[in-house]
Amino acid sequence: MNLAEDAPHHLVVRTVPITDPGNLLSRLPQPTALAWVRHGEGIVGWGEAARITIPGGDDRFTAANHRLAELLDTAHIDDPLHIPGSGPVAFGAFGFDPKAESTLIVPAAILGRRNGQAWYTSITPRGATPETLNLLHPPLPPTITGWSDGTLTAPAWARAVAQAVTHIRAGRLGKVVLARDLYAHATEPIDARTPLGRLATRFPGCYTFAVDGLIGATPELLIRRTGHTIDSLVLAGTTARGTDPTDDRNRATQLLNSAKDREEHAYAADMVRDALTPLCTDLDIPTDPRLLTLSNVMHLASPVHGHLAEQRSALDVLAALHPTPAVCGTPTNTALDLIRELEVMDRGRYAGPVGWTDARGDGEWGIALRCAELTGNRARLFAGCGIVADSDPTAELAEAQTKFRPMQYALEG
Ligand SMILES: C=C(O[C@H]1C=CC=C(C(=O)O)[C@@H]1O)C(=O)O
Repeated sequence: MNLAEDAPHHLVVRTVPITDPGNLLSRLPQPTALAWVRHGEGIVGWGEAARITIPGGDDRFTAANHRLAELLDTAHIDDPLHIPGSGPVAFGAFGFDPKAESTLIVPAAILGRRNGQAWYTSITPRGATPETLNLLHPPLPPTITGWSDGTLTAPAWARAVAQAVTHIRAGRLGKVVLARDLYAHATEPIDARTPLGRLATRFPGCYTFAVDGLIGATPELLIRRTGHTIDSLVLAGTTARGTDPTDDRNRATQLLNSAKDREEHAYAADMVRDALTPLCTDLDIPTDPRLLTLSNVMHLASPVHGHLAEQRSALDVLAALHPTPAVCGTPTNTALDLIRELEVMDRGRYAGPVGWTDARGDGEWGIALRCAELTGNRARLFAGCGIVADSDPTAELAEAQTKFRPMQYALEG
């Protein structure tokens, strides 16, 4: 990789506190957006001061960390705030498959808000003019003209689920997560900003993200690193919301007591505990999962909180975590092989880590779920389901349909 081509050395970074800018997403001046927003707080970015492409490989998170440090070590940084997300930030999205290429983007401009404090950061090669904070091109909502199957039709995908169950019952593995894709077709190139705004409004508790055409609203936090403190939210086990309050309560009780969903969840929670314990002085993860309620689904959830034993960046911690059994399976390599065999598609960045990191190594990374890859007039949506011995292909197909809905809504309104 020739870093010098895309990443000019000697960046000049200037953060200034500003008065409240209002809705962060609505301040994005260009259709190509960078975003990480939850409950109105977070960061949005635009333009590109530097782009780092990381080739596939088992060391990709360490390589990304190293490349970014190399770039930011030579930057001139004026950051009076010193809070997570102030100063220079790289947004990133890693391919799900360890062999896939990944990207970090340092925007030319960042707008942020944390605990009510807002700021604006400009990042430019030395001598260049910083980006200004103006709304240049207001967004146009996408006009979706139709939908088409992705790699597998619904019946073919249900057959793949049945095959996965056979492998699991034969004792080859404990769990595998199978996903499918779906295409939306629009009349014009899709501007990310309208779908992002809709996602943030309907799913305020999720992380609404955008990195280089990958957009979505994920409920799953892989890692938040703030100094020595780390947090994660493990999700696995799902039911659709009920049609009325009684149905909703019954579904919630059923999910919390479902042996099949608890097994699906336990694979993910155990792996996260095993991966983080050696890195931490203390790690708190409840023995029983809780309920996370979103506007379309409920999930079994385990919040994780701990403190790192040594100085490690958010990217270093990612290296220990990805891929968790929330998106891959157990054992990891057997599940990866089965995913490649049964899905017959390239997941791209779906189910990979997506988020941001700053020059101090703080950052927030989610798993790219409930998302779509925008390419010109087309959006490719993804949805996946954890499969265990007791999974029923028809029920999994319905669950995948429910998981497509947030992005379908984001595109169609
Ligand atoms: C793989 C996805 O969801 C994961 C996260 C939460 C619940 C899941 C489940 O119940 O299957 C999945 O593990 C997806 O939304 O595409």
